[in-house]
Amino acid sequence: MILAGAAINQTPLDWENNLSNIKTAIEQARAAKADILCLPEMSICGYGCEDMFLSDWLSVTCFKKLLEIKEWCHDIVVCVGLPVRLNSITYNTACVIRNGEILGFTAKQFLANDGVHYEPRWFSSWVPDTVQQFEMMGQTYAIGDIVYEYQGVRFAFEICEDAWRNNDRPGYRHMAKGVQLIINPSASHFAMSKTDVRYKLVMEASREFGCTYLYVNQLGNEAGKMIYDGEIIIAQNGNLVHRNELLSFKSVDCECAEVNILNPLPLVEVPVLPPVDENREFIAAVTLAMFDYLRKSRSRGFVLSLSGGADSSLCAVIVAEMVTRAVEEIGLEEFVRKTNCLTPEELAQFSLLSGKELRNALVSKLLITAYQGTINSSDNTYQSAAELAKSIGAVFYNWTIDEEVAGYRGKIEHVIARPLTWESDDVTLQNIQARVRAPGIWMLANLTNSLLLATSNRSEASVGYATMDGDTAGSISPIAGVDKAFIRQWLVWAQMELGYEGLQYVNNLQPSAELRPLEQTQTDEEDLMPYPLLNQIERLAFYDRLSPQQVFEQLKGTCPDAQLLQSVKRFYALWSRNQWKRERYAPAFHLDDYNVDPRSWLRFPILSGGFREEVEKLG
Ligand SMILES: Nc1ncnc2c1ncn2[C@@H]1O[C@H](COP(=O)(O)OP(=O)(O)OC[C@H]2O[C@@H]([n+]3cccc(C(=O)O)c3)[C@H](O)[C@@H]2O)[C@@H](O)[C@H]1O
Ligand SMILES: Nc1ncnc2c1ncn2[C@@H]1O[C@H](COP(=O)(O)OP(=O)(O)OP(=O)(O)O)[C@@H](O)[C@H]1O
Ligand SMILES: NC(=O)CC[C@H](N)C(=O)O
Repeated sequence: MILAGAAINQTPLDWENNLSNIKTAIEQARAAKADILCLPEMSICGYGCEDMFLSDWLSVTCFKKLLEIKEWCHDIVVCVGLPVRLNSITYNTACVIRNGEILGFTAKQFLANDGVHYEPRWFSSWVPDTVQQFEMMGQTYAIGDIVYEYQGVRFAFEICEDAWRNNDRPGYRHMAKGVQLIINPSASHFAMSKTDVRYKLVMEASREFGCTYLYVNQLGNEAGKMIYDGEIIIAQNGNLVHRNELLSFKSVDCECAEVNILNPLPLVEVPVLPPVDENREFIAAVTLAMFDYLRKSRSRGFVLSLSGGADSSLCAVIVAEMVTRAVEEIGLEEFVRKTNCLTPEELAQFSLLSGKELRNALVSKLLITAYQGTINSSDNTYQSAAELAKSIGAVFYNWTIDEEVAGYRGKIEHVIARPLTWESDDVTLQNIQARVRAPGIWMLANLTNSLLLATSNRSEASVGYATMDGDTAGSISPIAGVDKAFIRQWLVWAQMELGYEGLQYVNNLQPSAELRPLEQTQTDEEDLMPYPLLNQIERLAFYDRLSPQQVFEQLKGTCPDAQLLQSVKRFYALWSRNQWKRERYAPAFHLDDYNVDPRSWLRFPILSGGFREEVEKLG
């Protein structure tokens, strides 16, 4: 039997895109003579429809689309995901179509409710081992925990989270019912190194249940924040039969493999995968996320206030790498078709270019940068920004903002009838510089219908080390899901491994906001605490969910006690005071195993006791 999985790049409620991808996948699978094709979870409407899942019309529309899809399914079994809403209760289902006939709907039994997932808000769990009939548009269908049969093979489903529930997972009950093939349509979000966990989950299941397992994940930046890696795994009795390249720029990645289910491979220990290189994974994921965000938001390109520091330099390199990777995989013509970034005449000219020349020419169409210096800016950061922009082909503008800062300062000094000084008005004088950088760069974004990139990282977001409506201004925050220490080591790696020579300047700089007079040599780490320590406290507090006392105990001995005490106190005070800022960050991608975005991974009250009692007890 030939099994096929198609990772497809869906968009919530984009019926035209979604059905076109489904049709392409079916055509490709049929061309490869596949017997069974699995598409990802909720692939008709998209997994990220959020509260739309609670409306009656959505599931009705999906059903109508399903009836269209059914007609494309001749000589093949196709498994496609959609919501089914019965008596105001929505189920997350996989529908099985065989030769144009709907055989039934398997409903998800375990709902994802951790981290970025909020499924119980929309769906109800299906009771294991039960099947019901329901009526839709004049026909009766079966829904529930169904075992299907095709070409003498008994198959059933685990739908994404179902497989993550250890001893409760449906696979055990399927095994008892003589199921030989388990199919798993998923929408399993990307996080660095997560593929390893998923691989084990699928491979161990095929071994434990003595079955063939077909796993198919969603692909791309579906709805803005979460990225899906499009993983497809076909396994049998612990043997890896097929696994694809992850994080593809294609709209449809259809993979097939031949398996003998009735006469399977011998049971083996699951082969160990080589360790994941997170630096490579990060750039593959973030570039795909940016590419999808660009085309799905129908924007023309990106605009970036480029300081020459680590954060904005990383954002610039991400755009350059996005171009390199996408063009390499899907080709120039498809890249241009999807981004609409060139006229036909330009495309003809660009077709004559290759390598870095082509990359830089495309970046010049997609990325506008600006250095906005003040008297507090250094030559080093200017050089870093200018050289990096030149090396990747980005448009680079340079202007100063001293005049605007002086204008605001003068007006306020006039009305309060006193001069502002660094001794008494430090933060006010810092923030006005960061804020005055926002209007000009927004103008460029508006002029060119481009997305303004906000450069915040997770470490800054944790402690609110940013000026609201200043350096937080932007439409997306590509790197707010990763911490500063990761960013700094990544930039060194990218200079060496990806050949971004333009990063040599930033890799020799200490992170600095450059908002105070130069003689005061401001550095982030002096204002806050060392970034590695900040990251450790943050992770213990909000990933491991320890109390301030436990965090303090865990970190004892890693630095002098007095420094640790001061840092823990400062962290909790700044964390609590700045929840409102985290509520206002531009949409950010989920990249790591956690993030501090209140609308995805981590909810925290805006107003709180600020851990005052807990922190006071520390000494
Ligand atoms: N719970 C709450 N809900 C809503 N608003 C709340 C609030 N608590 C305070 N606020 C308000 O917050 C405002 C202060 O916030 P905001 O004006 O953003 O400024 P603020 O957080 O006071 O200061 C910005 C900090 O970020 C640093 N920074 C700025 C810019 C760039 C960089 C860099 O690394 O490049 C670093 C800067 O050195 C300073 O330490 C106040 O007006 C206050 O009323
Ligand atoms: N001189 C500048 N010109 C243009 N943009 C600036 C300038 N200074 C600051 N910015 C903007 O404000 C953002 C916040 O500054 P911040 O110092 O946190 O980041 P960075 O300069 O990129 O990195 P680092 O913190 O490592 O120096 C920058 O990323 C950039 O977008
Ligand atoms: N869609 C889902 O059920 C996803 C949940 C699953 N735990 C994952 O992260 O992959």
